[in-house]
Formats: sequence, C-alpha cells, structure tokens
Amino acid sequence: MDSIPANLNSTLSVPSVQELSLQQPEKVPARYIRDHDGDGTIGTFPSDPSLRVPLIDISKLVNVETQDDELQKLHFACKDWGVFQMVNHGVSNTSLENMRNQVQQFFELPFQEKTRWAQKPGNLEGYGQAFVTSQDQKLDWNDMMFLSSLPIQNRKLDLWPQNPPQFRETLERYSEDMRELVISIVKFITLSLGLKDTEISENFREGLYNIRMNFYPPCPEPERVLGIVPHADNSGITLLLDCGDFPGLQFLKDQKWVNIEPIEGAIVANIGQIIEVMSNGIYKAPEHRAIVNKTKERISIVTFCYPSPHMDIGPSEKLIGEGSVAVYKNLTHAEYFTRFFNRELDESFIDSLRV
Ligand SMILES: O=C(O)CCC(=O)C(=O)O
Ligand SMILES: [Fe+2]
Repeated sequence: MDSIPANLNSTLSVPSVQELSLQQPEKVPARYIRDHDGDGTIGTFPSDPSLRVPLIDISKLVNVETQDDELQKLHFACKDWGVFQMVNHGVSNTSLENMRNQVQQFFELPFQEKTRWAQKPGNLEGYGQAFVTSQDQKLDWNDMMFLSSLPIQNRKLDLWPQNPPQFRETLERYSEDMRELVISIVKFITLSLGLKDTEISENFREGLYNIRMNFYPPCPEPERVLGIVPHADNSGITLLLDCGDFPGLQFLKDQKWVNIEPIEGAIVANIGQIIEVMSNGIYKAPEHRAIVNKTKERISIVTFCYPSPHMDIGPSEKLIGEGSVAVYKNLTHAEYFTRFFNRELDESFIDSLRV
C-alpha cells in the first residue's frame, strides 16, 4: 500500500500509461476520463495568423538595428499571450537533436529497465508521474522523467539514467544551453517591461533548472483524456522543446484553447508565475495543457527555469509607485515554494500570492 504524501512535493505511484497503451485497450480506464471533446480542440493548427502564438526572432533582439521593433513584439507576446515561439535562439540543432534522441531512447527501454531510475517515496524526481495525491484522483495520460539539473549540487545522480549511455552528458549540455538562453530572454523581457538593469536576468545565472521529460503514448479515445491537465507553471520562465509534429500543446487565449504548431528547431517559451509576480501582473503566466493522439506518441522536453534562491519573489520595485500599487506579495524563495507545495490542488496558486 502506498503511503499518503505529506504534500505535493511527492506523489503516489500509479501504473505506467505507456505500458497500458502497449496493451492496445479499446477503451480508456475510468480513472483517465475527463471528457473535453465539446471544445473541439483535437483538430488542426489555426489557419488564421492572428490566432497563432507569436514568433520571436532572437537574432533580431540582439541586433541593435532591429531590436526596438522586436522588443515591441515581445512585449505584446508576453502581455497578450504569455507565450511565444523562438527562432534563431542560438542553441545548436545538435544539442536539441541529441536531447530529443536520448529522451526517446530512454522511453523506448523496457519498463523494468526504466524503473531503475523510478521516483522514490517522498520525492517527485525520477521516472513516474506527477502530483498524484489520492487513489481516486483523475490521472493524466502521461509518463515522465523529472530531474533537477542545475545547480550541479542539486543533482540526484542515482536518478539520472545511465541508459542510453549518452543520456547524462546530453542532459548536462542541454541544461547549460537552456540556462544561457533564459538569461538572454529574461534580459529582453525585463527590457520590454521598461527595466533597464539586468538584476533579474543575472539572477538566472545562479538559478535552478528542473527538466521534465514528458511521454504521451497513443490513446484509443484521445478526446476523453488529457495529457496534462490545465495549469500555469510556477517557474520564472519555462522553455519547451516539442518533439511532435501534430497538435499536443495548447494555450488558453481569450477563453479558447489554441494548438501550438511545432516548428523545426524552435523553442517555446512561456511566462511562469515568478515573472508574473515580478512584472506585477503586467505579464501573465498562461494556462496550458497537453492533448494526446490516437495513433502517435509524443515527447516534450520542458525546462523550468527559476531565479537564484537568494532573490526574493515580489513585484519589481521599479514597477510600483507613481500610481501603480503592488498587486502581489513579496516572498522569499523558500516561502514561495512552501506555499506552492502546501496548496490545495483545487485552489489558484497565483491568487494566493495576491496582496
Ligand atoms: O507537453 C507539453 O506540451 C506540455 C507540458 C507542460 O506543460 C509541463 O510539463 O508543464
Ligand atoms: Fe506546463
């Protein structure tokens, strides 16, 4: 019998969805059913360009001649969507390809082999599922591997796969790349907020980087399950590598779920709740979810980027005063996480941070 987790930083063990899917059931077990076919979202990508998630060319942000225009685009992307896709971001295709291949090879291993790196009681890291706190909770159509990668002293190496053999070094390299990228994006995000100093972006140098590798197996009734239930991320910024070529990731925009069309070599960035707080709510951490496919599996590799634990989490002082008041409380990093892991699953975390 599984023990009941003390808080949300631990999870009950539930069956592997990948193993379930391999048995080719005709119907989905009741525990996964959360019908959503009424919202018609399984379909295709939006053809109307105004309904597509904004595309930001990082090389244009770096170039002084094109910077102002691209910063404008970035500002509206963060304000109106909370998410954008990045091209020309400077991370090599080799790093992205290697990461994608290693994660794919990991999930293709026999189940028994994968369980060498399974989650242990009381901790979310490792191979398993997230946030299952009761035996009757509805489940996501998702298996995952969750690892803390930076700073190095946070690594639990006993949970880092040694099969496939290149997994560890690839993840190491990939997380360094994500760190460099996020420092640069946060610098531009704060610039687009009118903050000229680099205090916030520099705090991502000593930040925390946790990587969640999601595996969504094919599902006989995709319109009846969710790969990941709607949520906003508690990160500063989340960087997502979509390894599918069909609708999977969806963001809520003007009360409608919009499919994100994967672009070869692009990385999706979304605002997390820490940047929402630091921007005093000017930029919002968007709700998003994952849907699944009837015949195809999908992998996504998600890096949750947090600023240094030494940095308080509160509205930037430069954004309050002169007519604007702080909308969110100021918390230490530890207070923020204590609140997050002790929240009720049905309560809005961001609302609990309001003044
Ligand atoms: O797989 C996806 O596209 C979404 C994953 C996600 O939102 C998460 O892991 O927080
Ligand atoms: Fe997410």
